[in-house]
Amino acid sequence: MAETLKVAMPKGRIYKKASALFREAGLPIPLDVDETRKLVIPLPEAGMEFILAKPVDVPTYVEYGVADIGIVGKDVLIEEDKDVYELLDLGIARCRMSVIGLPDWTPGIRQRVATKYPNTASRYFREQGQQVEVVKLNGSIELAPLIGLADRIVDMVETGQTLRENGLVEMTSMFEITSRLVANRVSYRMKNREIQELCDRLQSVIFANTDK
Ligand SMILES: Nc1ncnc2c1ncn2[C@@H]1O[C@H](COP(=O)(O)OP(=O)(O)OP(=O)(O)O)[C@@H](O)[C@H]1O
Ligand SMILES: O=P(O)(O)OC[C@H]1O[C@H](OP(=O)(O)OP(=O)(O)O)[C@H](O)[C@@H]1O
Repeated sequence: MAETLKVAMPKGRIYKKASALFREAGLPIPLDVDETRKLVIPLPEAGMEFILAKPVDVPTYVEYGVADIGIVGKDVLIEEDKDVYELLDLGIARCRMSVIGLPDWTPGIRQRVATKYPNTASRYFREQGQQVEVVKLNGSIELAPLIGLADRIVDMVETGQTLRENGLVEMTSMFEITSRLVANRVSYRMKNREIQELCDRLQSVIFANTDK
């Protein structure tokens, strides 16, 4: 008998895109979970159980094995550096991580960078040979250069609307970001048949979508 797959699903913008992909792959799962306050959702018809998590926590649940697999942005994987097995690039929730600043930015003696991704930003500037102080913020990062907390920020850019509306410019695009399917290393061995079947189904939808 097939084993139930415990899936850590990020609430928010990734969920909507991931659920559409799962449904295209023939899995009967809810398209939206914004209405529910329930955090664990049994989905016996899909052979799954969804654990609805904050996006940044998904790799933690998977690393500890309380979820067998999870869906998470590459930005979070780079930042968190958890021991999980990256199985598939789902090609959804596409955006980029960039260095952003005011149009008249020039390098000063003391440079401060605000970001939700302090590890990624510190590593990036170290590799570039730039000495910067990194300040961690948890949202509305674009505020920082506008009100003088930081000279530049490292943040996600998708449509560029947030930058335009706040008079900021994208100085460097650091990485392309998409969501990934990740697995716990033990689960990948113990539930290999179920995980592989899911990967195969998703892979065919991803291929079909790239051809379009
Ligand atoms: N425009 C975008 N801005 C930020 N993240 C994006 C964007 N487009 C796609 N993503 C992806 O979506 C993920 C963020 O999802 P979301 O915005 O729902 O959560 P969050 O803001 O990190 O969390 P929360 O709102 O629960 O604090 C990122 O990790 C990234 O991979
Ligand atoms: O290029 P755009 O399409 O404008 O998207 C980018 C914006 O979206 C994200 O913010 P989010 O909506 O997650 O809010 P937050 O600032 O609270 O994290 C990100 O941090 C940018 O601010």
